Amino acid sequence: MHFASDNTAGVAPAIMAALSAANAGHVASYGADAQSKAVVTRLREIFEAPEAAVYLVPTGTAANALSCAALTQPWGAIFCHRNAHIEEDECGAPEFYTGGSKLVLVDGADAKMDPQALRRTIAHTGRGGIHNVQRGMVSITNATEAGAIYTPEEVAALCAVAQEFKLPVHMDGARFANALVSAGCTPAEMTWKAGIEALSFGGTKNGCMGVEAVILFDPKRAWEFELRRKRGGHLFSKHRFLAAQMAGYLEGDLWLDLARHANAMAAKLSAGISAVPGAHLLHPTQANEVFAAFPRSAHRQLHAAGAAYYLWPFDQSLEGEASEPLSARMVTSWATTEEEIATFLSHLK
Ligand SMILES: Cc1ncc(COP(=O)(O)O)c(C=O)c1O
Ligand SMILES: C[C@@H](O)[C@H](N)C(=O)O
Repeated sequence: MHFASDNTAGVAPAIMAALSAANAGHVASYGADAQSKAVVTRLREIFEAPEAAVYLVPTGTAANALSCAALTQPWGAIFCHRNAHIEEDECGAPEFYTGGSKLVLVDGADAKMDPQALRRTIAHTGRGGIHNVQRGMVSITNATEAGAIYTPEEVAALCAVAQEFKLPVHMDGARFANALVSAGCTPAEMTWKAGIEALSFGGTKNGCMGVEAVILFDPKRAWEFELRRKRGGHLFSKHRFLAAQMAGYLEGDLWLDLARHANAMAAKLSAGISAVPGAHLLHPTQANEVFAAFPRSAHRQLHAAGAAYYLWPFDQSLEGEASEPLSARMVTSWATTEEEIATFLSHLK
């Protein structure tokens, strides 16, 4: 019963096979090889963005932090949700790689920024002139850190607010595939057609070993991004092995199939939990993460049975009154099985 994170899943077999197939002979390094160039072409096709600049990096944190550095100045504010990964889980990487940008937090249900709250927060920022951080950029996460998604219309509404202040918008798409198949739109509709300027396109959580693509839909910042990637230590010399993963991931729309499976397993788990007396969902299950509360006694039973998942927030204790509800996050992946779901639910009573 492995629900701690999609980061704990292995590599999808077809992607491991693509890695192995790439391990032949000598090829150009640092992204100059044919497969690296082919991946750029393929991603431009998928996003209907023939002029986009595309760069592979090894982690989502690198993709996010380098994207922020490309979109804002050190004195710029990065407007994001208060539970955004760039705020809560990247150890200050965005602040570090931007040279000191300040993350300015915005509220909204289900870790989705509310457009009115965003407008108020941006308007409030920088009014003091030289004495304040300036308005820099906006970053949104899709699927969100609460397992919800933004529809293309919701993305467009936030981008329209950002555009009122002439701010670029980044999307943390560590779980982009999960959001996309849930929304049922095209990659272009979810991104540049809605106003997104830079996308962290996730592969790692959805079956790759470790690869993310930064897609700059306006290539004007391309060369600066390349310099920042190299200077940040994120330009792989044996780049073919990042490209091989991404090529295998995109081959035959495998990336969409993997996300559909993860989402379907989360929907199954979510429906099962909802049917248990004393259990309830904390956020809508719209991608591959389930947030729910249920009695401490059930958590004890699940932990005793070996279930792997996080109490959420982490610092809740299994010690205490048995009937008290504790909240938890369960994450499904391409590797989740129906048997795992059934076993988990059998212990939730
Ligand atoms: C929403 C989100 N963005 C970014 C990341 C960062 O990815 P990484 O841990 O590969 O740096 C994660 C990690 O799981 C994440 O959940
Ligand atoms: C750090 C932790 O939040 C990780 N990003 C996950 O979603 O599992």
